[in-house]
Amino acid sequence: MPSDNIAAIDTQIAQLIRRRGQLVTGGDAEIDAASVDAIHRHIRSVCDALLRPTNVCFLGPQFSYSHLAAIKYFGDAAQFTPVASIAAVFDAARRDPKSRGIVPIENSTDGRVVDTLGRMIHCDVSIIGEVALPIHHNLMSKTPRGEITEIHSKPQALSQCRRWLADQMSGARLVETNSTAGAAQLAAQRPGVAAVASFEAGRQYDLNIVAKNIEDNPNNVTRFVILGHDAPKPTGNDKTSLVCQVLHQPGKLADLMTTFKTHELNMTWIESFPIPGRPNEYFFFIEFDGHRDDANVKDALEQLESQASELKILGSYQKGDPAPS
Ligand SMILES: O=C(O)C(=O)C[C@]1(C(=O)O)C=C[C@@H](O)C=C1
Repeated sequence: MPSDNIAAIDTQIAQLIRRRGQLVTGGDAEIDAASVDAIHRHIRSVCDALLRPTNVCFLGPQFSYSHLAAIKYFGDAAQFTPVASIAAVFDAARRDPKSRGIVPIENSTDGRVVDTLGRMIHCDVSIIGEVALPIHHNLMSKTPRGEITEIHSKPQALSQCRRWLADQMSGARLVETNSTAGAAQLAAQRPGVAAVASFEAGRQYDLNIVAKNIEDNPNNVTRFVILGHDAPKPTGNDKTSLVCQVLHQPGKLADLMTTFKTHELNMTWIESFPIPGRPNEYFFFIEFDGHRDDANVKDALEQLESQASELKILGSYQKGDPAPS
């Protein structure tokens, strides 16, 4: 079906949803935009699943933040497969060309997600999309607050609540786990243990909320990337991610930066990451606005390839909406 017909149908669906809300309330109330959007996303997800059934691997168990981000991106009609680690998400996405993976890459409080960047360098899979998710952490347990001796969560989540935990729970030992939802599962089984995790994970494992919204920064947002084997077409609102190395010589990194400047490419992220076993040498992760099929990006990439000692394009994909807090 031509895409302008789909757009027209989408507009009609949104109008019908709003109209239904007005009818049942006699015109007294309106269904809010977020709810209309959620219904729309569900319809889109059911249609997408008809066209192309998608298996999405994520760091489980269920209701980890990765799972919530996957539902936000793919809708709730996709098939979701939890795996035990971020490395396993990369493996699953790499092995099956029809599968997708979703991994956290960057957090607004805590910066890069090391487990993800480390894998990105070596893995033969592309970034095909991104989604940002507001992260609101909860301290949850079966044990009353005064009797909690251990707090379990993924290091990134503990770090995002560092100040609150130090102020409010200084007597409890912090224990690092593979995922926040895994911590919630364990807290349900072990007396004295609390977890830092999503509200949804707490509900799944029947935990009580000891304290909510304990993140130090109320605008705490994690950006996730979608892994796959496609090469998305330009949309006019795209981003390109790459990883590169430069020779350990003066001015080499500056040369790369000059290429971005002369091609008027807006860089949105740069991270250096130590190369294992090579002291003082780094990989650079770079993201910038534009698609690899755009003429100026193509030209810039050619120049960057000649300047870098190694360069791998991780993908060009549509930019995600910045998450509302
Ligand atoms: O443990 C989870 O729930 C995850 O999805 C991982 C993860 C991360 O590593 O950044 C994702 C988002 C939050 O920032 C905290 C944890």
